[in-house]
Parts: sequence; structure tokens; C-alpha cells
Amino acid sequence: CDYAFPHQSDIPPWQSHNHTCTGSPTAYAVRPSLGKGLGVFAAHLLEDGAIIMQESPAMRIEPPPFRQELGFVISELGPVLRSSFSRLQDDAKATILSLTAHTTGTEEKKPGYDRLVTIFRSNAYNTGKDLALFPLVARINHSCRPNAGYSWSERLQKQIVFATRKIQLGEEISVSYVPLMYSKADRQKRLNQYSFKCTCEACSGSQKEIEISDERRQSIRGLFALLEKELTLEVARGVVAVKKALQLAHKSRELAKLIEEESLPDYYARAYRVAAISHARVEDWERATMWAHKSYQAHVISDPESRESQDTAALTSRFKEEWRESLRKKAARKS
Ligand SMILES: C[S@@+](CC[C@H](N)C(=O)[O-])C[C@H]1O[C@@H](n2cnc3c(N)ncnc32)[C@H](O)[C@@H]1O
Repeated sequence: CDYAFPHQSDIPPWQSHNHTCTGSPTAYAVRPSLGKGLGVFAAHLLEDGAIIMQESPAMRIEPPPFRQELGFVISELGPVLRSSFSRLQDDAKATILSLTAHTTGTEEKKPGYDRLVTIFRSNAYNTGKDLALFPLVARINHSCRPNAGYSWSERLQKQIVFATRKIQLGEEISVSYVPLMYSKADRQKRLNQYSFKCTCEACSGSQKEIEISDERRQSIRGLFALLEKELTLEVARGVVAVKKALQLAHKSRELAKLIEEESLPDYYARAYRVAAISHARVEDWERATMWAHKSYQAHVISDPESRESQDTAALTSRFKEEWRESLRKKAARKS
């Protein structure tokens, strides 16, 4: 049972230190997407985990405080944007101004709104502490069942977009703009910021399909809340605690299954980590190792040196060691 979990060789070549290529220029093509303006399409078959884009920000700002309920206050955001924009080279300014400014038709009449604010609001990504514009990534449309994920790489100082399942030649590449653990109606409320009615696969199914999807997403939210509340690396001891931990381990598998069934790649790494720790609590080291490694694989795509990659690599090694030790003890008892 000496399974190999070769962390280093799991690192995609484009993420290795001596790899200088910035991603295949032919992985995607930007062209019109019916009813959505421009979109990004696969220029050849993309395997799960394949890099699609790596892009440096054309503009990056440290935003004013995010106000609960209000979001960013335009009177605070506008001056920061204008000041940062004024310092850019002319070609960067032109690229930014060429991005689509999606408006609701009423807000541009509000004080402080201008084209730059609107462009930022409809195209910017959060990199953790900053807001940034990536002109190519900005052409990727939204789906509530996306086929790609994105992540800010602190090491590369780039936004990475990668396939989260196999993407066929000519298929549109999509990411999610909003948290996906909500019902169609709630997602649409959040998408109002981008002023479009989502017609993705998850939103345009039959009434029955939408109900099933809404229920699944609600269960996913509930399971995360339940399991993350109990997440500890301490092994459960005593009949009652073990019984409860076994139930939670079972629920963690249910969570991973629901997320895979609903195709929500943004949550894979998180759900697999929850499953790993839930199985470690009941000393099911084989499953704990397998889930930890799956979580690591989901994290390492975007940045092998991120805190999350390091954390899940460490968990995998630790659980693998426990697994080996438990097998040794079992063999000793038999002999
Ligand atoms: C970040 S931009 C994406 C690229 C944009 N389509 C373009 O032409 O530049 C976001 C805007 O694209 C459009 N969009 C994105 N996803 C969409 C979807 N699923 N359905 C309809 N429109 C969408 C909306 O107008 C939205 O405000």
C-alpha cells in the first residue's frame, strides 16, 4: 500500500520556477458570444487543469474600505481610480478604455460615476487586497456552472485562469463572478452589478432542474456551515464523539459528491480539505490522505507556493505517515 503522492511532479510545468512561458497564445480566441458581447473560446481541446491564461494587471488599485451593504462607495472609489489611471502609459489607458462598460442605465446619472468607474465595476477582479483589471481575463463571461477557475498568483504577480474540466475545441470558457452556493434568484440579485440576466446552463434548465440545482446548492451551504464549525485535527475519542465524527465524515463525502454533481469547481479544494480532516478525526487515514491530496491538486494549479498549497501538501504528508503507521501496527498485530 505504499502509494506515491509525488507533490513536486504534481506541479504543472508552467508553474515551475524555471518555466518562462506565459501560457500558450493559442489556447483561446476572443470573439463575439451570442447575447453576451465578446467572449473567450477554447482554440483547442483543453484538459482539466490546463492553463488558459496568465495575465499581469493593466491597472491595480488598493480600494477604499468595502462597506457592508453598500460595497465600494463611488465617491471614495472614483478619485482613487482616476489618480491611478492618470499615471498609466497611453497604450494602457487605451486598452482599459476599450473594455466594455456595462451599465444599468440609471447609475451613470449618479454623481461620481464615469466611464472608468463603470469599466472597473464590470471588469475588475479582487486579488486579495487589491482590485485589478486584466484586459484579456475581463473578456471571459460568467456561468453559474463554470468550466474554468481563476486565481491570483502572488509569486507570478499574475491572474491565472485554468480549466476545471475538459473543455472542447470551440467551447466558450466561463468563470464565476459571484459565489455559487445560492439559488438562481439570489445569484441573479448579485449579478445585477453586471446588468445581465444569466442564461447559463444552470439558469436555463427546466423548472424542475432549477429546483434540484437550488436544493443542491442550499445543501452545500448547509454542509459547509455544519462541517467547518467542527473542523479540528484532534482525533475523536469516546463512543459518543466517535459516532458523531463518523456521521460528519459521511456528510463530508456527501458534500464533495454534491459539489461535483453540481459542477462547482470554485469549491472543490475547500470541500476536499473538509473531507480530509473529517476522515482524519476518525483515523480513516487512507481516505484522509486521498482527500488531502485532491485538495492539494486543486490548489497547486494556481500557485504551488500559496499558503493553501503548502497547507494541503503538509496535510497529505502527515495523513500519509499516519496511514503508513496504522498499516505497520496492523501487520504487527497479525504476526
Ligand atoms: C467582465 S465582462 C465579460 C466580457 C464582455 N462580454 C465583453 O464583451 O467585454 C462582463 C459583462 O459581460 C456580459 N456577460 C458576462 N457573462 C454573461 C452571461 N452569462 N450572460 C449574458 N451576459 C454576460 C455582461 O454584459 C457583463 O456585464
